[in-house]
Amino acid sequence: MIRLDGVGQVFDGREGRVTALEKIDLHVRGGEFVTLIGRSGCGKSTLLRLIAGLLPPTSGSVQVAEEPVTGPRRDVSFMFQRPALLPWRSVLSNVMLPVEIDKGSDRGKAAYRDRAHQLLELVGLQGFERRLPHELSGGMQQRVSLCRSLIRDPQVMLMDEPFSALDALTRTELSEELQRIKMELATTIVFVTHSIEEAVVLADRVVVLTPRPGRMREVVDIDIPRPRSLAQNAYVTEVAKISARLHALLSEKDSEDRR
Ligand SMILES: Nc1ncnc2c1ncn2[C@@H]1O[C@H](COP(=O)(O)OP(=O)(O)OP(=O)(O)O)[C@@H](O)[C@H]1O
Repeated sequence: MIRLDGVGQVFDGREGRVTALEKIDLHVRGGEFVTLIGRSGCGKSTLLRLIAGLLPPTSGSVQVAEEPVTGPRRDVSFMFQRPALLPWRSVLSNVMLPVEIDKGSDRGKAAYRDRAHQLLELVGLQGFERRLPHELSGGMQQRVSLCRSLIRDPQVMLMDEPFSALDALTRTELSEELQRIKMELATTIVFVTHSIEEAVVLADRVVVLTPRPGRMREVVDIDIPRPRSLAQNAYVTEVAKISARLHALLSEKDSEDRR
């Protein structure tokens, strides 16, 4: 579904040249859930922007659904750390926003409206359709943002630390919901997080990136049965074991740097 071959990204900033990414070869299968972890500045957001078509790579090629990425695609959605809802629009019309912006949407508006209601129900927000964003908690707003990114049935969802501003309990609930949505809709997901445990619980594969320049250090398969939870669960030992390994991988680079 997603292919990055020999991808590199160099920025010419005011402080000089920054090699944000180097030699990235990553193939994500359809329906797969891949999480990206790594220290701040290792190029995680840059990688998502390249897949989203928001940035052309300096070298190498990026493909989605076997087509070169030349700009944003309507079957690829992006979800950010903050919900970024329009404050004057109701919950329902925030979810409908991508459909209204994209005049080329293939279904009628009524069908999308039904879909919006379904999605809001899926994330436990039925009855809140007419509320305004400021009347909702941060977790509820992020659920609305999740529905908005699903409204056009994207083949690919790119998620940049979407749960990091939430309290632990809401984060746990939303990560369970996201797994359910992924299993139900078979969406391909690339998810950036700073939480090693969240990366393990959500992913089919975890990609460990190291900074300066951003490179793929290792790709770790997660074979733990689903559904998994950040809360106490049957697979807590397995999650802890893999988390410890990832922690060691991320720290190893630091000790190399100090040498
Ligand atoms: N537009 C830009 N111009 C210049 N440098 C940039 C630009 N965007 C990113 N960078 C640099 O590229 C590197 C990777 O940035 P990026 O935001 O992708 O990292 P990240 O892993 O997502 O970081 P964080 O975890 O802090 O969000 C950093 O050194 C950053 O300063």
